[in-house]
Amino acid sequence: MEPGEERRRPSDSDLSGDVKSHPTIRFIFPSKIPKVENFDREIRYIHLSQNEFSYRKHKKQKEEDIVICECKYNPSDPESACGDGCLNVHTNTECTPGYCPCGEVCKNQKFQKCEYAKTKLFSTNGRGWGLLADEEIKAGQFIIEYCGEVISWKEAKRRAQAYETQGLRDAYIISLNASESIDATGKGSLARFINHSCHPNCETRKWTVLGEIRVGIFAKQDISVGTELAYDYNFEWYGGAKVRCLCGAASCSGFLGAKSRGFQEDTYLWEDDDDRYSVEKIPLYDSAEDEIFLHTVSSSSSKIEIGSGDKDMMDADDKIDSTLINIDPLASVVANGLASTVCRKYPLPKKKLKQLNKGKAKNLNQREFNANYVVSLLEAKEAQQEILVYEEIKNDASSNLESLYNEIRPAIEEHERDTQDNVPTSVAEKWIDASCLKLKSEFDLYFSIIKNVVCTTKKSGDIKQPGSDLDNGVMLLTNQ
Ligand SMILES: C[S@@+](CC[C@H](N)C(=O)[O-])C[C@H]1O[C@@H](n2cnc3c(N)ncnc32)[C@H](O)[C@@H]1O
Repeated sequence: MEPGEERRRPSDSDLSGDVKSHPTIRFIFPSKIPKVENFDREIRYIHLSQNEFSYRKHKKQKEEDIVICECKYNPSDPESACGDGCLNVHTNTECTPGYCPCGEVCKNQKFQKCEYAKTKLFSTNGRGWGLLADEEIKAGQFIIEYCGEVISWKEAKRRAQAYETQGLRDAYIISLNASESIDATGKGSLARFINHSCHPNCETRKWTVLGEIRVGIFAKQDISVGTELAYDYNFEWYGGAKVRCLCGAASCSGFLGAKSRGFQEDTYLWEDDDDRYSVEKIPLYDSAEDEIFLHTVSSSSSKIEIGSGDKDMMDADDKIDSTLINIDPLASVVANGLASTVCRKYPLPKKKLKQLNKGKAKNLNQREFNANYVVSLLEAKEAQQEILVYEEIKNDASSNLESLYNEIRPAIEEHERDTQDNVPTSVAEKWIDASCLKLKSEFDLYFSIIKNVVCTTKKSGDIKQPGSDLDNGVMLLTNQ
């Protein structure tokens, strides 16, 4: 939405499926959606029933790569065709039409045939739109595919930046693998409306379908009609505002991305009484506000209690019923997808940032001391040199870890957001080594400073004997 432009309700032509030009993105409503009244937020996206490839072609599955199962089915019980015992099901691979011995009745082509559970959109309190079960869903059941545009990792970063600039609130980019992402911001399936929970009833799973990876949302447990669907985004937080998680779970981590490396590194110095820990201090985001930041979401899972109190159900006539959306069966789709990393920007109004930074909210850098400053206060040359050497070692270790992180970030993030994939052992070992070296170098530096502050004289006129003013030494480290 352009600055100053008012949000508008969908017009009749929007709802009839006409492609509309928009100043920023072209959106289209799926055909056969009934006229919807009382929308408090406009929904604008192009409905996809399979992934769209923007920068490369669909892979072509080679015949030698097709795995053919050995299933036999009982003609009087076609439901038994390619069930739990199917070799392909065991490896999260769909059977290839024309090759499966069960032929047309094969039950292992759910992505290809869009065999989705019935779901319904509803409006939540504070979390935008959400998706709920519109039928009883069994544990393990495939619910819906997370479809969108398959784009490169670089393009995902570029788009995330652009969305931030445009002031888009919600994050819909998820990572597909180490080098690709799925962006459901402008184009996607109803899965784009599924919210995050720290105690989810769903999870994402990757399946190989005709040679491409695709991402599905699966039930972790039995889900009854009317229950909100949610999975753990595994948001990757890279910086900026901390965004409150409103999932309502007892085990809620408080913020989107609170478990991610970036978030933890940024907050590890917070003390128990630091009021930044208080989620109440973090502003809520409503759809009318602009916000900052880049986060990423992943596919993962834990359990959930979904708060039912915050559901703002639309009247029956006003709901968008996913079953009314015209979903074409993917008879011979060669598409792919996968969702794991959502890049999100929360542009926080400057006013709010100021409020947030007032009072006790401190910049972490304020807690870091400057080794040069410590050195300038010390008399002994040896002490000065020792500290500077340790500082250099620490800086080297930090930048080494940083560049290693950039190098292997795709693999690490892939691992963090999808437990089905493993970071190669060699990469993990490199990472652990570099992390240990960094910790050791920090310890050595701090130890050296404390030792030299306590055991050597200071430059000031009022030189005290080593150890004679320990309090002053401690002040030196903290009060600059
Ligand atoms: C993939 S979209 C989910 C659909 C979104 N609610 C909508 O209206 O389109 C992800 C965005 O929904 C919001 N969201 C999802 N789960 C949330 C939660 N537990 N707490 C707060 N906001 C949440 C965040 O703005 C997030 O970036």
